[in-house]
Amino acid sequence: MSVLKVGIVGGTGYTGAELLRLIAGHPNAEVAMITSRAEAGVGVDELFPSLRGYTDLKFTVPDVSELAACDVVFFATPHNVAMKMVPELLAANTRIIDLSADFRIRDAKLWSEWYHEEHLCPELLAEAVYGLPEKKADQIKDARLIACPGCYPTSIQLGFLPLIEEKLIDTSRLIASAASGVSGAGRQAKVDNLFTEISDSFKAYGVSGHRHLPEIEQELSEAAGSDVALTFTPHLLPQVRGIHATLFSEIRDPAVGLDELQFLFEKRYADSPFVDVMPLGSTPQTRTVRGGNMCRIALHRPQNRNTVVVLSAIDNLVKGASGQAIQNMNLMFGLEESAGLNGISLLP
Ligand SMILES: NC(=O)C1=CN([C@@H]2O[C@H](COP(=O)(O)OP(=O)(O)OC[C@H]3O[C@@H](n4cnc5c(N)ncnc54)[C@H](OP(=O)(O)O)[C@@H]3O)[C@@H](O)[C@H]2O)C=CC1
Ligand SMILES: CC(=O)N[C@@H](CCC(=O)OP(=O)(O)O)C(=O)O
Repeated sequence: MSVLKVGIVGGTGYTGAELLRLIAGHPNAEVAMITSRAEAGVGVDELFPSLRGYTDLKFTVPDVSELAACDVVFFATPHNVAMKMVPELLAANTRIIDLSADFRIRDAKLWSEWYHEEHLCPELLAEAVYGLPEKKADQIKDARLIACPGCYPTSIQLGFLPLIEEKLIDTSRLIASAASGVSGAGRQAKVDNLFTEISDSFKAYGVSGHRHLPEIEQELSEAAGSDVALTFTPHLLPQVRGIHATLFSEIRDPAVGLDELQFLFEKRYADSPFVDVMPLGSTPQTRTVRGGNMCRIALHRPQNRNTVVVLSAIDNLVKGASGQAIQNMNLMFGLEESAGLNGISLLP
């Protein structure tokens, strides 16, 4: 098989850099073009010395006609960027994997409510496939345009999906309390993300409404076949990488035991290379997924009462962003789903 030519728009951010790191070890893909307006002309390995010896590319200013020569273009840009270039790239038969939120919400009005702009190509929202491979592998294979799920949404959906699909829980009162490392906020300078502001501290944010809520509810409602209601509270962890989600739901039939739930999760994810259902009693840690594409999940039912607690941990930059984007690329181009993604998470 020939090697896929990959373009990356937004190559100097954390997810763009993570795409570079992962594609450098991919057997069937190479980065042919990488953009940055601020660093145009600078060598990639000058900005990221970790990549010395792996690339001789220089950053360029994004140019749609040049990007169209690629087999696939990843957008690792803030929202409202991809939608300006995607229609022209699709017209040139280039496939798109967008890591931003531009195509994740199928309702253009709802998208505008949360992202505070008019959508520029609402006609593509129905075509875009929400790229959670554990839910939509078949659609991903045929997709031209992938909306890669956000980092919180990935950890939360993978934890709730088996319970919802089997209609085992009350979906009118789901609760997700989740925490993210600071790289989730991107690489641009913000006072709130200074070392002195975030270290040795822990706080909630976006409590009254976070923009990830609508995509999570959209996808879980689709799985349930009816509207689900989620209370989602994100927190900021004083570390670089990692998302830890604690998910609460009420079981409909108290006679369904924890062993049965464990069996259900193991069966549901038996063919998913990047979901690890840990043994009962486990507590996944963000450090055990750091740098890898794995989502580790563990089930609990405290005091054997009716609340099921699911713990879910991912690396926000890998399974929560760039690793998941590559998993999508693999499926779209008929490659091994795990190609380039078999690296073990860092120890410790
Ligand atoms: N960080 C994370 O954990 C996750 C992030 N995401 C999403 O992925 C996307 C990228 O995130 P992240 O890597 O953190 O972002 P960063 O802020 O770290 O990087 C953004 C990149 O986009 C480029 N860029 C910014 N504005 C434009 C523009 N108008 N046109 C072209 N390029 C532009 C920047 O380069 P330059 O300005 O030089 O062109 C930079 O390379 C975002 O949509 C984010 O929400 C999704 C999941 C997890
Ligand atoms: C810690 C932090 O600030 N995280 C970001 C979410 C991460 C992200 O990039 O959002 P997408 O997945 O939608 O792209 C936030 O809460 O807005």
